[in-house]
Amino acid sequence: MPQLAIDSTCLAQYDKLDRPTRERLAAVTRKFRELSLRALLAHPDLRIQALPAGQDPRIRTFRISDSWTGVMLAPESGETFLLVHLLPRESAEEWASDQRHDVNTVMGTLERRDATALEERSVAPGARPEADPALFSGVSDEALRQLGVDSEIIRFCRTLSTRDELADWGPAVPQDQYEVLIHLAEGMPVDQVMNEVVLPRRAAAGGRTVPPDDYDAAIRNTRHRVRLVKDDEEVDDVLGREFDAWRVFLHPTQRSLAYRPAFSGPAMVSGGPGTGKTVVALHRVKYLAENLPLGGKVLLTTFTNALVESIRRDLALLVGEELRADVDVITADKLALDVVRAQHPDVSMRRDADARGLFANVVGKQGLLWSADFVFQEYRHVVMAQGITTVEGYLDPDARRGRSTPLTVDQRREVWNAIATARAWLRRTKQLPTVELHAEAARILDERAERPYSNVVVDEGQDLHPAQWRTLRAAVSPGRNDMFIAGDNRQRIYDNTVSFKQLGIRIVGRSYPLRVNYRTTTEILTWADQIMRGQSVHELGTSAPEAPGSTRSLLRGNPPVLCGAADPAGELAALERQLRGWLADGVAPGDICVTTRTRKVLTEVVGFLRSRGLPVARFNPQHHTVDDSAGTVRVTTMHGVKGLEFRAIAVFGATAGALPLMEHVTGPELDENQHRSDLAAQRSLLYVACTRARESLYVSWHGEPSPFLPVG
Ligand SMILES: Nc1ncnc2c1ncn2[C@@H]1O[C@H](COP(=O)(O)OP(=O)(O)OP(=O)(O)O)[C@@H](O)[C@H]1O
Repeated sequence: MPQLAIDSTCLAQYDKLDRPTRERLAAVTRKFRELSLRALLAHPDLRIQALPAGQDPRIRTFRISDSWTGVMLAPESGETFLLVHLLPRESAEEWASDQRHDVNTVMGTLERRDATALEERSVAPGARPEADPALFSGVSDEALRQLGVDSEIIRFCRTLSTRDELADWGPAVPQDQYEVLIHLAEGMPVDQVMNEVVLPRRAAAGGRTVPPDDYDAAIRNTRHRVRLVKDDEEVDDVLGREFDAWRVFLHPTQRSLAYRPAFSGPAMVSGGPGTGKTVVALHRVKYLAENLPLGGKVLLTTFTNALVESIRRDLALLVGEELRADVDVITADKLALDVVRAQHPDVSMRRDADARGLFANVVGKQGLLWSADFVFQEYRHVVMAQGITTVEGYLDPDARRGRSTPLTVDQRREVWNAIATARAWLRRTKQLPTVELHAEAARILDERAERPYSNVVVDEGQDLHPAQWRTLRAAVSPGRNDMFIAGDNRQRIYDNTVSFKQLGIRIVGRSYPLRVNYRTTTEILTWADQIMRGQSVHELGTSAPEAPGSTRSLLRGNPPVLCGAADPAGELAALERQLRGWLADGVAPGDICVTTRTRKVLTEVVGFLRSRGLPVARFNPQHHTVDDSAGTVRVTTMHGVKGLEFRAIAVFGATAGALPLMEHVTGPELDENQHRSDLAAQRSLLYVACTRARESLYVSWHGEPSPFLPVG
């Protein structure tokens, strides 16, 4: 039976077809599924043509309409046709003639290269630069071959001297080999590239090498770029969802994690911004929901209400209504509130910061030497972080590990008394700060024989407080597939640090990095990475340094635009120019987001832009859905863009006095370690804001730029 497959390259093109052309394409693709190769080639309507002699005999072009041509790969062996590209008629044949499709025998995948461009490069005089050492001088031909790099690409590699040069050639190089090369160029050791790039692909090929003429097998193995379709509905579903490609085309590592039948305990997916951690979490939920035991339930949780909205909407694209009925998508705070309210209906939740005033009262009344801030921090970062319930627990020499201000035993008793007084008062009011609510929720859940969930999937895990983790841990029985955690400590923007080990979340041996950024262009990502340069980042939930290897994007675009103004008015005027520029370039207002460090500046920016007649809306992710201001430019705080993405991002007010914002940084006199940690969180905030951009990033300041900015 003939089989049709669609290459992901077609998605962006399909968007450009009008409805009659789409219908015509649907009729053609139907014939691909129904007719044998021989019958297809002879079909009078399709005008299937081979390329001129000497070019890839498997490639054919066919007519879709007067102005559109399809390009397909029709291997002589087997019965799988691959729809490779959709192109305007005048450019189709030339494009098709330049390309060659080959089976990567090591990885078992089908790859495409721009054979003409590569050929010209390797025969061009002076192709090998004078200025060796070449980019891959440290990697032998044999090692490259083992990683699936073929002879032609090895020759090509030997002509490269810089990473930028490699990136420029990216579109011409066979896709899987390109991923091998970018990691090698970053300095990743050969065996790590083997483990992270080659083996996941080979695993998808059933662990076998694939003969060079087995195109059928290669097409089936290349699920990260190629999708087999069986009916019109599937064709439309794949082609018509350019921006939802993540539903269909998973990176081999993403797929192997999301659809692994079993992890023997909690598993963690880490990886830089835009590497598809949320995507993996969503697919994992799909897998778990499809395999639930009778009466089972999955919890999918993330940090804020806005992110809940966003992943709920995405989950609906991936998982049908029936299955979604078994998935709760809520914040950890909502879970805790529900659990506690089931026993104490009159309890309400207040922000942790709102409890500060109460601590000030208690400290004043008890005439303590320490500031209310100090005692509040002991409460949040020691007592609640470690789940300490008795004075003995607080007096334990290990309790304050990581705090840099020493306290004698007597001093600890005094601090404990203040904390205990404040806690008793909080409990009487029934208005519990989130950490307190979680402590109660975890206690209630731990007493139950039956836990509410079969599996817990956590996104944006880096910002949860240990008390929140305790609730999540208690919501599922320890064991197979219990917890699946996605997070990135580089993006930690709140003041929480966590030890999974202490929380009974044992991920050792089950932590997996993602490396390919699908969101941001190489130019933006490379620039933004400099914000974090030299910062030691620990793996989420551990004190171990992050594993070597960095995140790379396969996308190209323009570098960020940096703008330093003399004064606030100049900065606002420059922002207006930038926004007008984007709108004039056809970027939809809803695809643009302006972020500010504080709410005050946000209000000023909204007021100014409105007064200039620009369509802007204040976007409060805590209260609004992500979609509700599609016709306006959104303006929000840097905290508000966490986990989201936009075509164009303007980071406004990256001024020395605002980043870091010292009023949100613990003074070194209170606690040196906390001071450093708070500063690191502010640096991450800038990093998070900048890495939300898909195509364009604009960063501005007035006066002195933030010391975190890589400028100058
Ligand atoms: N396999 C894929 N194919 C196509 N697009 C993908 C794929 N994986 C992720 N994406 C896209 O890349 C973007 C980033 O993905 P996602 O939000 O899951 O990354 P993340 O690692 O959770 O990001 P962050 O940590 O920065 O919030 C999204 O637009 C997503 O749709």
